[in-house]
Amino acid sequence: MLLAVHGLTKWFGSVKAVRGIDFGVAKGEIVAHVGPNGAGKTTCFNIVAGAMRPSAGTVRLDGIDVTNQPPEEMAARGLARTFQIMRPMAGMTVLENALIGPLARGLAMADARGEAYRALERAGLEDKAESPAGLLTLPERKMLELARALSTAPRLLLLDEVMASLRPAEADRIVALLQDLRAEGLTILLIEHVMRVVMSLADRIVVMHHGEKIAEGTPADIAANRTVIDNYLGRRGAQ
Ligand SMILES: Nc1ncnc2c1ncn2[C@@H]1O[C@H](COP(=O)(O)OP(=O)(O)OP(=O)(O)O)[C@@H](O)[C@H]1O
Repeated sequence: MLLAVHGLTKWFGSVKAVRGIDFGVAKGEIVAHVGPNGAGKTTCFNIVAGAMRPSAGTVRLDGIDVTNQPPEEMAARGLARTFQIMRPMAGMTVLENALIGPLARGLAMADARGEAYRALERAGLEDKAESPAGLLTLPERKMLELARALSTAPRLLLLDEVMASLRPAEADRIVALLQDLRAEGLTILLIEHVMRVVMSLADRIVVMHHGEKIAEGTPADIAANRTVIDNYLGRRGAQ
């Protein structure tokens, strides 16, 4: 497993948001975390990305214990993430936003520009390179989040609800990009509520509920899992 998480637990005061969860993501695999609001998905992400310390449990990347490593260290080890609330630097151009990652990796400006352009091209934003990021539409901002993550040349990409509030055609575009990235060997862990997308994209699905993993399996396993359908998928599964 490229990412292996064991016994992950997180208390917020008296609230046990994550309750001893195990999950992993193999190299080149797309794993989706699904579950109702408050299930603990974002908390798991934050811990894996180093943005939050677990109360208990371990995070291993490529066999190395990286529990409690700060976000900069996780980024240096090849992890990139997008945020549910997008954070482009609105006062900077699209290209400047995509340059932050390559420059932080220590690339010289010419190489960094090349990497940034390549990431923008993949996201279909090359024509917007000189536009202020603050003027982008919502779908374009999502693509910029993805481009910024890709510009760091990650080994593991964490995506937090990238499809939310996109139209189906816009979501399909991201699905196609993620499929290409997987074919190139990128490993992806995503939180996603749009079940149509999850079912078509994920190799494996982890279903969370009240901080626990209640099911795990292929899309076909999950679609046939009575407990999951009754407790969570029901209406969404029909979408
Ligand atoms: N910083 C925090 N302080 C206190 N409680 C928190 C904090 N972050 C999350 N929680 C609580 O932890 C639980 C899990 O939240 P989390 O955001 O991980 O769920 P989620 O599955 O990502 O939900 P969503 O789909 O809405 O993003 C919730 O009860 C939430 O209120």
